[in-house]
Amino acid sequence: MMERYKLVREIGDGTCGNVFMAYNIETNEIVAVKKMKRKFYQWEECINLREVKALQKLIHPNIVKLKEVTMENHELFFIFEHMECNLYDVIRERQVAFSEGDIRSFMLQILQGLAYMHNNGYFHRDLKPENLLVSNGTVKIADFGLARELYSSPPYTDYVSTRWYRAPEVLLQSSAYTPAIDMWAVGAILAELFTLSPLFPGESETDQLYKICAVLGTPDYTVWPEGMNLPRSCSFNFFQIPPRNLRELIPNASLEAVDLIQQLCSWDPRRRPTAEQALQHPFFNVRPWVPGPLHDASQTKANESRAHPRLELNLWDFSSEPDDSFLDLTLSLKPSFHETDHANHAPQRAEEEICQYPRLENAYVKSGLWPLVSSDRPIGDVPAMPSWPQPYMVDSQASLAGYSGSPFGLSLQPNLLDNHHSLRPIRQVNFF
Ligand SMILES: Nc1ncnc2c1ncn2[C@@H]1O[C@H](COP(=O)(O)OP(=O)(O)OP(=O)(O)O)[C@@H](O)[C@H]1O
Repeated sequence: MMERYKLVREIGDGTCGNVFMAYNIETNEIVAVKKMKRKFYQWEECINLREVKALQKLIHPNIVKLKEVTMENHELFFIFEHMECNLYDVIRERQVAFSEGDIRSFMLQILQGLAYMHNNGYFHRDLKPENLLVSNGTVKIADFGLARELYSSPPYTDYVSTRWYRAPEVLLQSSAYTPAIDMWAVGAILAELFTLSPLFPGESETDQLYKICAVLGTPDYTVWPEGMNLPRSCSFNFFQIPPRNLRELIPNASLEAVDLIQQLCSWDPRRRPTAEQALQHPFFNVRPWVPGPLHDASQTKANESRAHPRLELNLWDFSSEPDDSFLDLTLSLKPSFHETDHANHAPQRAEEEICQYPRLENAYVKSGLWPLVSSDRPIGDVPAMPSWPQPYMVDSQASLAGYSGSPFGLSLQPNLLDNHHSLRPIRQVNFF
């Protein structure tokens, strides 16, 4: 069976196996062959092998496909689809932070793969950036379901996951592991995607718990009642440390991202969202930021959009001199009318239009246009701004009743101007 594969070169040397890039000499297909380091002799191990073969039936776009499993001369080989690199290398080689859109895409894929496997009764136990393989922006989870069956050696001392991504219940020797240990690892990986360095880089098991306390604060009975009775909790000297503000630790993450990390990295495994629940988190509620054409005359589009309010981000050039530039961004929320049917549908007075912002119950907002002003800029320093043509007139009092912050997580200020030029944004992005 293995004579069908020609090994090209070694691409990975893990604790349990050596991984080779190889090709199938019959089909020329490039594959990854993992040869387990330990030898397999006993009958129970053959039962395990049957269970491992069952993994071949699990197929998902975000799980590295296990094509074949075979044993020859007491040596065990796994044939996987081949992937370009792993997320650890991608993070290490990265010079600048990933955009939140990139991170969202990685997370979405990881969680979809996890949800599929958890729903099929498997959990990983050793999720870490090295086990997340990447090819052309697609992320796939490697080694799913193998840890439990094969990575522990007789007398089957429990296999433990890589320290930095290890959940507190594993560190404190709980006997009942659940898929929530994978969710902890996902939280740590999500934070690392923002900062490009590990969230809990413990240097020993004790230091690992210390590093977690230093970020989340020391747990107590209110936070994690069961945890306080775990075998090692009694002997472990929980340092009394207050929690850090995750927003300060991960300054480039949105509020939604920080909230998701906080939920995933809950001390109590029962408080962590499942993979399916995490996929419903507001962090994923963003439509892709696809720049739309400025003048789309398609009637169908106009009809579709008419029923909904629109959120637009516009880049303006407010300079008065031709070879000068003075750029600013505005965000506008407004009832939707296509430019071509202003004459028929535009209301006489924009202030009469009311849009509902879906995440704020009973909160209504008038159509509005706001300059996006960075928080360090004085309020009175908003530049003179031309407003929209008449149908999109700015309501300078636009605000959300009873809501002091911005509904979009941005610093919004009412438009100060009424200097109407027939200026158009130089760039426009439609959100919905
Ligand atoms: N299908 C694959 N395609 C390309 N590269 C792979 C593939 N599978 C594994 N590798 C590479 O080999 C490395 C080691 O593989 P893997 O993590 O499966 O070994 P391991 O023995 O489980 O190691 P450890 O237990 O230390 O994680 C991976 O980090 C990855 O770089």
